[in-house]
Amino acid sequence: MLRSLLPSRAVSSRAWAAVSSTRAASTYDFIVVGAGAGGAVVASRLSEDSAAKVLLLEAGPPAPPESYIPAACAHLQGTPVDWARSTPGGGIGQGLIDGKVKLPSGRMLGGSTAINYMAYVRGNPKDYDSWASAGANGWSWKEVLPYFKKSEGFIPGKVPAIDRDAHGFDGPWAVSFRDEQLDGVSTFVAAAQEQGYKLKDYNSDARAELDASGRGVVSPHQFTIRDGKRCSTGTAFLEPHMGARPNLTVSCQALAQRVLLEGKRAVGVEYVDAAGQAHEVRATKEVVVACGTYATPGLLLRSGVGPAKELAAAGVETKLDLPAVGKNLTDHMLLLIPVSGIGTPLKELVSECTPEGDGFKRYMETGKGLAATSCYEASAFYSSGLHPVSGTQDGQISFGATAYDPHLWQNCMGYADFNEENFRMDALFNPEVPSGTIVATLNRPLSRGEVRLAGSDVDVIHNYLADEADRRMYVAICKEAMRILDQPSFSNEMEVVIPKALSKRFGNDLQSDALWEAWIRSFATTIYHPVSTCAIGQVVDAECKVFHMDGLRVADGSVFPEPISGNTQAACAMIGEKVADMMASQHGLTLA
Ligand SMILES: Cc1cc2nc3c(=O)[nH]c(=O)nc-3n(C[C@H](O)[C@H](O)[C@H](O)COP(=O)(O)OP(=O)(O)OC[C@H]3O[C@@H](n4cnc5c(N)ncnc54)[C@H](O)[C@@H]3O)c2cc1C
Repeated sequence: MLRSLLPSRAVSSRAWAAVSSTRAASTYDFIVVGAGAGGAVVASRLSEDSAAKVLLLEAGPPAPPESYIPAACAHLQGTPVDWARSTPGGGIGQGLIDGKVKLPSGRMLGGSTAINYMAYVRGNPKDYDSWASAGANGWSWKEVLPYFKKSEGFIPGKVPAIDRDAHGFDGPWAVSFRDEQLDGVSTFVAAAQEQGYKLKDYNSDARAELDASGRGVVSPHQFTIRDGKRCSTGTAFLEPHMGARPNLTVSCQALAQRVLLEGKRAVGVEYVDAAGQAHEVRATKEVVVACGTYATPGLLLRSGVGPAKELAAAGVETKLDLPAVGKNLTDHMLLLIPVSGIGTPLKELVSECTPEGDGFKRYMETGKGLAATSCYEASAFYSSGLHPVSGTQDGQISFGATAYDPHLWQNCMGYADFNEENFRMDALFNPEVPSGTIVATLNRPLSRGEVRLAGSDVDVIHNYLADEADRRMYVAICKEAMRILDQPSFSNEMEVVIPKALSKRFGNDLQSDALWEAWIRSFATTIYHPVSTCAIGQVVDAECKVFHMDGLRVADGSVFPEPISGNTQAACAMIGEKVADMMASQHGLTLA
């Protein structure tokens, strides 16, 4: 049954055969390390020129079948296709197991785009303009928009209208709206409009608009989903070509250990295969590192590129003293605020999303229903006015169309002492009562952390809320979310479910700074958007070439000069497109 729903698996059986049967040769023109949002795009685009011999090394396997089912996204966390790192909570995480924030990221073809919540959000045009004005030449909104559009295969749907000029329709990466709105989504959008937000396409120029109170646009999410199935960058950019392009070799379960350097030139990669056997492969033209924000600095550090003192302390010979490798780490945070009386009852979630349920059978036959979404459904964009750069849209207030199930709260979010004593389990998990979540996100934090070498992987230290301004912005964003819930469209029967332990200490006033600060410090966690550990201007130049090195580039979230005001997968794929284009110009390749 699973196979009939997931034709891409059947179609791509040739591709899976190619993965397992192809042994990497010893020399390529280009070696790309990491098959996620950035790396899958780079490898796919470079191999459009049949003269370019490309090797893509990916530590994980092909994506498992569950990855194609959108609602299974949370359940992939903590499985072998998740790197499953964690970080000390810093200023947050007091209510999490061991005070630690779990940091999932995808370890498979498609990388984190095969485990993520699939919202397709590009950020604010002004984010990219400020990248460019800070020295990232060529990265202004006007200059990056063509690369967003190049990837995108927008599938026009019923809701709502989009700005057609802002979208691409011929690219391989499916972007769509849900045809069937889930309970509560249109209520959230209507309430945000009553509060002053404008229903507009958040991936267009309109995203830059703000009213005098800092309210911008609101819209149901656009998703990287096609016909009810996740479309990761692996699905979009690799599957159609694996086994079909003789010049593209994709090696799965190939864990890169270090980039091989001769003097100041990258000449290849050493990796370990699934059997633990070490191999060296050579690149005659370039090595592109695209292992994601945590692992890319890890690979550079293991290769001897990074802060000399730290490398010496870790016993790694310094090949290039580059102090900023691994620094400047930043991330968005989320706070899940459960609401009852609106959204989807747990009983429906169980019926629609578990293999025994009738609703799930319908999904398997038609690709429709609750299982065809992550339930992370709509966003409104806000400026608290407290970010030092005036007009920065530091807040994203989203609607989750269900309160999910205990698995999400306990295993994915890592809530400690998850019991009736501390939480309103009756309201959260009453199977008959509609429930949802408001997701309050701090998008433009000022706190910075770092990634350090630790054995064969890295230690991640996020320093969440280290900067006092972050706390103030975040409290203001949560209070704004409550003002949206106060609008007439939300019925009086809707109730915000405050964790019992917090309401006992801080009361139930949803405009209380003390309550929100405590809630944030206890239960805020990552929304999985780490960036900037090899930032343009600090580790790489505007062509994403590692400073003072030849033949070595980075193409993933680690090169963001600054965070953006929105989810990150679209921008990471855009970086892949732009890097591939710059490489093609340099090496005289003809891309399709
Ligand atoms: C749970 C979750 C939910 C998210 N939800 C959303 C969302 O709804 N919308 C959105 O826009 N963004 C979302 N994101 C973020 C988005 O998916 C990431 O920003 C984006 O995928 C990052 O792209 P990347 O290329 O930097 O890294 P990745 O996509 O993580 O790819 C890195 C790849 O490198 C591989 N790799 C790492 N080390 C090695 C090595 N040594 N050797 C070989 N291969 C290696 C990894 O296995 C991985 O495949 C989410 C992320 C997560 C984890």
